[in-house]
Amino acid sequence: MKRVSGVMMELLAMSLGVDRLHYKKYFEDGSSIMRCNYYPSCQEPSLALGTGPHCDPTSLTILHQDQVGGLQVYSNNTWQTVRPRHDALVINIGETFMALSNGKYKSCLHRATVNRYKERRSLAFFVCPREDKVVRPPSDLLGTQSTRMYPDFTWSDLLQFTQNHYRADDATLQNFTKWLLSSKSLI
Ligand SMILES: O=C(O)CCC(=O)C(=O)O
Ligand SMILES: [Fe+2]
Repeated sequence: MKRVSGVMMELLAMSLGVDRLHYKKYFEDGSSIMRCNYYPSCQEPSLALGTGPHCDPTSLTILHQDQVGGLQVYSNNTWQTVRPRHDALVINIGETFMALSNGKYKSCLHRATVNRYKERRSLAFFVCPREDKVVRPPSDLLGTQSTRMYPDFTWSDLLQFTQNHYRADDATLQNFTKWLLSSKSLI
């Protein structure tokens, strides 16, 4: 997983026109998280969700879902099903990478439905920086863009916000920025 995320970081850097190894090196000492999701079958799938709509606060999510299916992304004003493929991984941009790219890459709202007859499993690898690392876009990216979209923060600040105060959605970074600035002004 670490190797896959390293390759993804190189591709993302190249697509943004920054030093190819910048993000790969940034995440080298990261504290990534692996989570196994288990969704029992549900007699009334239209009345329940396995995981409600959210954006991942982490940087990248590398997800493998079994053949039951249930992952959906919100795109073009509708929930679209991500067809399971045993030979493919789903790669999702999270809030932290959105900040690291100064908003050029967007995190994506997604959810998981439940199945009437079958239980479902998915395996998610969340790529995260070291907790005390400052989340800031690379200077060669800022050189081409005049304004910073988000203030500097640490992954542990965002983790604390999304675990204790706010369920990550498509307005997380705006609300997190307000929370961060108001909590700093109290110190
Ligand atoms: O089970 C899935 O397909 C999605 C899980 C998910 O979104 C998550 O663990 O953050
Ligand atoms: Fe997620």
